[in-house]
Amino acid sequence: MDMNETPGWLVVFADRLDRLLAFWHAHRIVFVVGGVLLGLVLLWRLRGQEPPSTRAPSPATEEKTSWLDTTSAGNEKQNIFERTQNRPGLQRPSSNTNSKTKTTGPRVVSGRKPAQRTTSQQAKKQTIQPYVFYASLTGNTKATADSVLERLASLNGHNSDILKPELLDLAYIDLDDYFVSGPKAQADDVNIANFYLVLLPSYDIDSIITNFLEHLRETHHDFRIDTAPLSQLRGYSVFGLGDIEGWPSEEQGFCSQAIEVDKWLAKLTGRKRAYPIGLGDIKSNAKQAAEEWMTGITQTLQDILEQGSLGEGVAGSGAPIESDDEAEEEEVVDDLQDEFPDLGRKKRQKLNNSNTIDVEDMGGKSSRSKQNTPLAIDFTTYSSSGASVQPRKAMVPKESPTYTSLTKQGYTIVGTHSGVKICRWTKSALRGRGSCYKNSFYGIASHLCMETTPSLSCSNKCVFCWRHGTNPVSTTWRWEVDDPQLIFDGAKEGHYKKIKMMRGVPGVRAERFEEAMRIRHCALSLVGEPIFYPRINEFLGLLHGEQISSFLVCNAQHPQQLQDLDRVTQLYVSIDASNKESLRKIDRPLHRDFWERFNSCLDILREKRFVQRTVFRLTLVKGFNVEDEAEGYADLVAKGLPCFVEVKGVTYCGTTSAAGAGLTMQNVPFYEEVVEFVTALNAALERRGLGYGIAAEHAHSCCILLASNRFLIDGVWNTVINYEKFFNLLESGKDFGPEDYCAPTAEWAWFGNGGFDPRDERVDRKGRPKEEKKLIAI
Ligand SMILES: Cc1cc2nc3c(=O)[nH]c(=O)nc-3n(C[C@H](O)[C@H](O)[C@H](O)COP(=O)(O)O)c2cc1C
Ligand code: SF4
Repeated sequence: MDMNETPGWLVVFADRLDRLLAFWHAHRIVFVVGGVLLGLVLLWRLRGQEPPSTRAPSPATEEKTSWLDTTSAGNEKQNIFERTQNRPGLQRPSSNTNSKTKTTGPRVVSGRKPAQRTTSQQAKKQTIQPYVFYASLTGNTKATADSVLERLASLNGHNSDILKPELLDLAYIDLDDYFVSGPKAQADDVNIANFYLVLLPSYDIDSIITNFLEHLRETHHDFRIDTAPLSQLRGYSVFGLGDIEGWPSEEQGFCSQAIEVDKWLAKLTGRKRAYPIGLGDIKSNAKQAAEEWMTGITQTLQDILEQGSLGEGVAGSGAPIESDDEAEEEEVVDDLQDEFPDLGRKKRQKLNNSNTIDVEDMGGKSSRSKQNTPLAIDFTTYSSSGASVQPRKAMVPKESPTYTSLTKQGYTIVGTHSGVKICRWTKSALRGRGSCYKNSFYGIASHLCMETTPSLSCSNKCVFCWRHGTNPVSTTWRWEVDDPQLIFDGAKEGHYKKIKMMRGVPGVRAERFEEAMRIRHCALSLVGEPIFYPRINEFLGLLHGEQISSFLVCNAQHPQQLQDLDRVTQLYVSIDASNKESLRKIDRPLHRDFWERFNSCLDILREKRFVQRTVFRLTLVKGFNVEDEAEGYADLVAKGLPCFVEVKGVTYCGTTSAAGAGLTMQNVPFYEEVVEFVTALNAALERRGLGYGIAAEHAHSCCILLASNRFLIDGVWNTVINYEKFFNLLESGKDFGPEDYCAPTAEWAWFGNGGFDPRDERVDRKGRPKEEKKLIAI
């Protein structure tokens, strides 16, 4: 074929093909390699195995993570994981990372998220704040707690990551502040981890420790509170002191209460036992055991700081087997405890009873405890525990430190729960040196007055109380109930015995001594809470039967008992603060609903005001309940409308327990300050249109009386009581009211006249006659 005859398009096509072939030959290796790579990528895609470096987060996985966070089980697992991951160097337990758990999906994914958080948290280093809590009735545990504090303080000196330790007496703190949610002060500071050390003796009688245990138990069972509200603690440990001679084994009660506290804390902290419980026998190894325990604690604190963990294998370090076993065991005990609240004790009692030794010889065991079981009376909470059957026991057994402490202070213990004591005013009146304010306000000569209480137990722990922190405190009556006649006879006997002992004291006036041998008045206010006694009305009947007037003071915490109380000559309610927070601080009530109870009592008092004489008793404690509170008190008066308002400056008792509560002489107001307060209160009452006025004073004891205008008759205050008339009216069986048995206040007692009875002689501290003068010129 002639080339000249070839069509043009064919020539162009051949030329293009030629060039393409040349290009392929020049680049074919690149194309082959690229093709293979592309194939591989496609293959990878088809099998869903994208290379990690290029993978974007999968929405499906994200969903799984958040689902896990919102389930309760997942939450718990995640919390545990977060806690452990936050501690550098801690290995996750292999059981959580094995292939079996991986296939369940959520657990594997759950681990990633917190791990990312950990890095930022680790950047902030935590310091440890140690708290040393203790209870002590006879001082041994206090001494041990002091030495523990010393060691912790020296740790603080060497290592700034351990903060200065705090020492706290369980009898004088508000348990809610530390054992419901942890110390408030540091609640928001994530850089401070709290560490609790609790040192406790054990007592098989009621004491402050019983109350502490009850608090832990109630907190755990309170449906409003998380079951492990203290889980933010870094750790805790307990040390118990006991007496192995009297309580030879743990089953027989050796250190039983420390052991119980240890278990409750395990629950409340979510098993943060940092170091095993230490136990010491007071008669042999207490010191050495405490030192060994403290060495362990020191090591634990160092572990926490260095590794962020408690160390593997340490009891309580969270090993799942140990925790689960304990939880199960505790749940069983719990369930039984709900039915039989004192199960552990019963068990011990059985053991003791099976011994041939007389339980009384063992010390601390009352033979009365073998008696039948009465129903416990729950004055307070509405929990089932109060209504359950408990072993009958003495509130203040003869062997108890409370008994020793009270008798040392001059009380005569009557029966198992009552006390009587002659007060300093009775002695003073016998010598003609002046009576207490009740003489000036109501006509009670102190040498005719018996001060007693049928219940040494109370449901408050007031800062100014002079019971030295040893009295049983409780919200429930769980003791045997003595017969009212036994208490009445015992109280009179104790009182007369003490009066007779005054016979030889220089200056006692013969006629007053004679008069004192017939009791005319009874102040039911000594210590404790008289209406706690379940048979109080029968007791009042006995007093009135012998024409002994009754002045009853209650703490406004038992509305039902107040409601049910029969007529008394004068009914008092202690008003220790004008608002909820202040009342909580000063009275430290055991009841959680203390404010509601308090208000309810004021309502009841208002209802009773036309039947009997009602009184608000205010005890002023500077720095606690005085400053800016006059208006608040006026509101309370408007609510309760009492016949009288007694205002008294606190008396400082100078005990270590008072100091422990933060009370010093600085808290005692001067009389001028009391006058200033009363004037402000009076003005506040006037502003509210309430008819009250300042009626009388007893400057000698820093006490002033405000009275309702109901007792301002023909321009004269009638605050005194006509006792004869009172008993005549009572015996007549007719209805009568407070105005029916009142009498004029003596002029020397009017406000501005000092209130010192001219029939007495004022003396100075050394007993030398003092020149009479008006203390306050108004
Ligand atoms: C009335 C009474 C009851 C006691 N009950 C027990 C008890 O149940 N178990 C125990 O181990 N020790 C018991 N003890 C011993 C005390 O726990 C021990 O003396 C302890 O050191 C007291 O500490 P304290 O001085 O800090 O109060 C009891 C002691 C007394 C006086
Ligand atoms: S109410 Fe009375 S007895 Fe009870 S704690 Fe207060 S001051 Fe003490």
